[in-house]
This record gives sequence, C-alpha cells and structure tokens, in this order.
Amino acid sequence: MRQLANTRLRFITSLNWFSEFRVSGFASSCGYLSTVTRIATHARRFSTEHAKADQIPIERIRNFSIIAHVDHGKSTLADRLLELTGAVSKNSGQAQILDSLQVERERGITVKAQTVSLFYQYPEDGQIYLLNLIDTPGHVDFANEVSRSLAVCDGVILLVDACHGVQAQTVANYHLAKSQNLTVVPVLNKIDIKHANPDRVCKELESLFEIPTSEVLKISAKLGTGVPDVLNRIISAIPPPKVNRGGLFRGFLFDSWYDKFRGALNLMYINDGSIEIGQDIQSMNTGKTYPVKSISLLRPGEEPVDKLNAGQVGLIGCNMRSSKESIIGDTFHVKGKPVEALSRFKPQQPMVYAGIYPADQSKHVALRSAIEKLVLNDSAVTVTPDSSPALGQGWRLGFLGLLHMEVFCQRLEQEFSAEPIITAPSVTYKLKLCNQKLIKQNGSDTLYISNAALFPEKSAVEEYYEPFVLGTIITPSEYVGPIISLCVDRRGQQLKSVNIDQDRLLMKYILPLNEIILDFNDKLKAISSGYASFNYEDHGYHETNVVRLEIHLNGRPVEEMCRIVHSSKAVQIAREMVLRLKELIPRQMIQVAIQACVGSKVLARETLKPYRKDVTAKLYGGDVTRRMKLLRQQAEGKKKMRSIANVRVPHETFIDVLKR
Ligand SMILES: Nc1nc2c(ncn2[C@@H]2O[C@H](COP(=O)(O)OP(=O)(O)OP(=O)(O)O)[C@@H](O)[C@H]2O)c(=O)[nH]1
Repeated sequence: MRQLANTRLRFITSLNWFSEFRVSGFASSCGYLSTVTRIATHARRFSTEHAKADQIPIERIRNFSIIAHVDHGKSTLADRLLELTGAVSKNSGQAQILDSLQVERERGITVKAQTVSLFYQYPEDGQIYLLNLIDTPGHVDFANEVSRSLAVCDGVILLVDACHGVQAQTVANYHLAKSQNLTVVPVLNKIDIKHANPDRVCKELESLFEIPTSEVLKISAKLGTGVPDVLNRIISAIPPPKVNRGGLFRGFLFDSWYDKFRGALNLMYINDGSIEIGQDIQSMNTGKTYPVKSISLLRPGEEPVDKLNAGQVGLIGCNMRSSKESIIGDTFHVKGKPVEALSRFKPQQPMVYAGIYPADQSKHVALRSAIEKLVLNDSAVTVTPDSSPALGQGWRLGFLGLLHMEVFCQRLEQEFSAEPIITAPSVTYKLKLCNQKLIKQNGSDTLYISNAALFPEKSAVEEYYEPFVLGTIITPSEYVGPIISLCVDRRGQQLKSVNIDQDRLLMKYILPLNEIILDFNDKLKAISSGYASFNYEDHGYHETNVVRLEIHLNGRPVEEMCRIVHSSKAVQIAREMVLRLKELIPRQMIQVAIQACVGSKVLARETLKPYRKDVTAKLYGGDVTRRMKLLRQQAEGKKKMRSIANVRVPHETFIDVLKR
C-alpha cells in the first residue's frame, strides 16, 4: 500500500502540478489518506479544458455503473470517487452528492440514476482517462434505472456490504450485469465496521457467483480506504467502449429532464461519430429535427463543451419544447444522414397501477403538465386517461412497485406543488372472455384489466389469469419458519431453498404479485428484524380464481371501492373492509348499511348508526304513548331520508379502505 502511495506521490511531483497541498483533519488521521487528498487536490486541476475530453482516445474511456443492494454504500463510494478525481472538493461537506433530489435526501435512498464524467490520471501509464460513472438505485422498484444505466456501460462495480453480505438485490443485479456481458468488479464495502466479516462474504461471492476471493477488493467508502484501488481496477479490468468514431453520428438517449428555460435536456451516449454545437439532429422515433444549442459534460454540474465523440456521455440541449418528444431509448442522427436504430435498452413493464386525480378539478391542467414533465424524468411510468364518478377526471398510472409509486407522488408534490389523490394500487389481470358481444367490443377474446370497476360479469369470463413473480429471499436461518408462514399466507409456492453459508439461506418462491405489492417487504423486514431481503422478477401470468368484491353503501355500489380479490380470501377481505369503512366513514344523519358483496351474495355487513336528535327532550312528563309517537315519527322521517339522501364519503376514505 505504502509503495503504491509512494509511486503516486513521485508521479505527481514529477508533473509539478500540486502547488496547493492541504490535508484535512479527517484525512490526516490516516497517513495513507493524505496521499488520497494530494491526488484529489491535483486532480481538481483537470477542468474539461485541461483534459480536452473530446481528444481522449476511445482506449482511455471507461463507462461503468455501481450496482448493489439498498444501503450497501453506492452513493458513498461515488462521493469518494468524485473527490479522488477532483470533480468535487473533499471539503464540500455534502454526503451522497449524486442523490440530489429532495425525495432522495429525505428517504436516504437513491431513486434516480445519476451520471458524472470524471478525469483520472492512471498511475500505471501517467495518462488521463475519462471515466463515466453512473450511480444507480438499489431498490427493486427502480430496477428500470439500473437496466437503463447498464445499457451504456461496459462494466460494473458490484458493491457488497461486508457486514450484511450478499442480499437479494445483489443476486438480481449480478445476473442482470452478466446477462449484458458486462465486466464485474467485485468490491466489499464497510470493512471499517467492527463486526464486518469480509472472509465470510468472499466465500458467499465464490459459492454464488464463482468470483475468486483474490479478485475481491476490500474498501471503506466512508473513510476512503482502498478506494484508489477501485479506480485503478476500473481502468485495468473494464474494457473501453466498443464504438466507431469514424462513422456517422449515432446517439442513444438514455435519460432526460425538463428545464423551464431550455426545454427537455437529453443525456446521450455517443455510439458512433461525433456531434458539435450548431449541427441539426433528428429523432428516429418522432422524425423531428432539432438544432444542437448546447453540449455539456456532467461533473456533476454542467460543464459546457463544444463537441462529443463516440464513447462519451453528455447532456444535449436542443430546444426540445415538448417533454413528450424526449423518448428514452430513442436513437438520434444528423439530419439527412440516417443510421440504424440502436436497441440497447428494453423498458420494464409496469407492475402496479393506480388512479391519480386532482384534489380539485380546477387543477386538472396543472396536474397533467406536472405528470408529463415528471414522466420525462421517470420513463418507467405509463400514463392513460381515466375518470371516476366520485373523483372526476384523472389518469391511470403504471409503476414498477409501491415505493416507486410513493416516490413519484412525493416528487409531484415537492417538485411541482401538486396535491393529487391517489387510489390504491392494483395489478393487471388477464381474462379469457366467452361473451361474444364483449369479444367484439374488445377486438380479441383476451382482455387485460387493472381497474376493478371495469371488471366484467363472471358469466362473460371463461378463465382468469393473474401476474406472478419469482421472488428471491435471503435470510438468516433462524427466521425461516415465520418467513415460510408469511409466504404460504400470501399464496406462495416454494421452488428452492439452499444454504449460502452456515447460517444464511436463499429461498425462491413463486408469489402472486397482488399479494406482495402492498406490504410484503415491510412484513418480511418486521419478522426478520430487518435481516431478510427480498427481490422479485416477472414470472408471467398463471391461471387463478378471482372475484370482484363490491362495496355497497345503503344498497348503492361504490365503484371506486371495488376490488379484485382471490376467491379464497374474499370473505376475510370483505369483513376487514366493512369494519374499516365503519371506522372511516363519518356518522351521518341517516343510518348507513355497509355491505361487501360478490355478485348478489353479501359476504359481510356493518351498520353505521345515525346521529340521533332527542325528539323527546321537550316533553315534560306526559304519557308513554306520546313519547312513542314522537319516536315513531322520527324513525319514519329517517327511513324516507335514507332512500333519497346520499352518503357522504370523504376522499381519503377511498384510498384508506383499500390499504391493508
Ligand atoms: N461504516 C461505514 N458506513 C458506510 C460505508 N459506506 C456507506 N456507509 C453508510 O451506509 C449508509 C448507506 O450508504 P449509501 O451510500 O446511501 O448507500 P446506497 O447503496 O447508495 O443506498 P441506496 O441508493 O438507497 O441503495 C449511509 O449511512 C452511509 O454513511 C462504509 O464504508 N463504512
């Protein structure tokens, strides 16, 4: 280590580039880290001007991502890489710099992949390398961000927490990277923690992924220990991009966001040729042409450059006014010089759907514009118009999971000051129809439906199918019993259970998506004291037996509250729903009968008692028949009122009742 540090020191001194030399108190606590500070100080001097990014040959470019399970330290490692290469100052005082969204800072998670271009002088050959780093989210709900990022990478850093070891998302991400033929650099993080067990985790990596222990780097992203070795390994192990600088310009759009002055800004990977300010580029998806007004590298703030060459990643501003024109996965070429479209990325299909409505219909246009702009930055969300008698005009949005939905809604509120009402999420069912009229209307005998209100009658359907997922659970063996019970309760079917070391197990389950979207992960964490991890992937449609559970208030069906449920759970859910509604609906002047029905059969019923005026209060004495007469008159009046009055149901009730 000391030798490596000395080599670096010699090299830097010979360049005579570090006149300023500061050692922070933090860094001076470790002699090795002071070297790191010197490298950072020196590297800060590489502005884009010095480095002349477009003159860096392809062999000296590396495009890579950091992938890991939630909280294994991706963003912290990214911070250290940014500091070491001088992209940010060591004393910036900000942690997880690339987690710039308010929602990311509040929740402490990454939800959006962020790109940054770094310049690094490789000690082995003294040359300056351009490293394009993409920090990705860890949670399964943002897997679309990971696959979008991997589309422009040639390698990944697989980061594993040395205390918690391999987790479900580590397994999923490793296989995703391998399926795209990316080079994997295995790195163990958090070795500074007392109970870290790097040897055990190395064995796990060997038994699960056949990664030799000798290849695994051990670091502490928090303290910076071992991080320079990561930079050097990126250069030595990950291959340069396979691109063609001599060809016609071909750019791959892999991220975009909206700027109110410049319109949609497009983050592009230059696959072939080059692009300069002033040229006209054309979208292969829309056919529209745009003049290139600005080009910047992200470091992580925008740094303007005049040109981008194949292998580079940069932000292109081209007066794209409508956010709808910026389509993730689109290929751009120079106007009049068409090329073959790139198919580097297949967007993920949404797993759960929910209705979004403006709290006040006068805000409909503002909410629509906010959704359009946010979808530009979160391409995994799908939007279709929808309407509801109680909630008015709105949209049905598709998300990759519940956390994805929550984050999207939080971003709507924080970034666009919108206050939408969100209905409870549901999955998409597949129905095989047998009613000729419906088949004709639908144009096929297969109907995909996510809105319970539109679910056809039982007599019109021959077979029902629901989406299933293949779930991977990694847990310490002491929690296996409760986890199996949870999976059985959620209609899960075990496929496999293997020991990954002495005291940890990997289990594979096939589970109905409907049973896991709401609270499966929370329950799993609760019963395993936070130690079990869960990840899932699509497992297609399986035949099922579902029914439409309707809620009736005083005999009238309430469309917004109906749900599609598995027939084995209909009675239990019916009971829970009516009890919850009894608590949620405020008492009214009339009695309210709350019923949960499947077809004409009432599965559960509760009665909400009315407010009762004491009509006998004014009686002083008098005989009992007079008292009875007044009560009878009151009962008559209430009966009449019940048949004409509407039951008032607050907006929140529609959502609260559907939560478990
Ligand atoms: N002790 C110690 N803590 C670390 C280290 N690296 C990261 N952490 C801490 O681990 C927590 C999670 O770190 P992040 O960098 O946000 O993890 P992440 O993988 O980016 O998280 P997501 O983006 O939500 O998946 C933070 O509290 C960090 O301070 C390390 O090397 N040592």
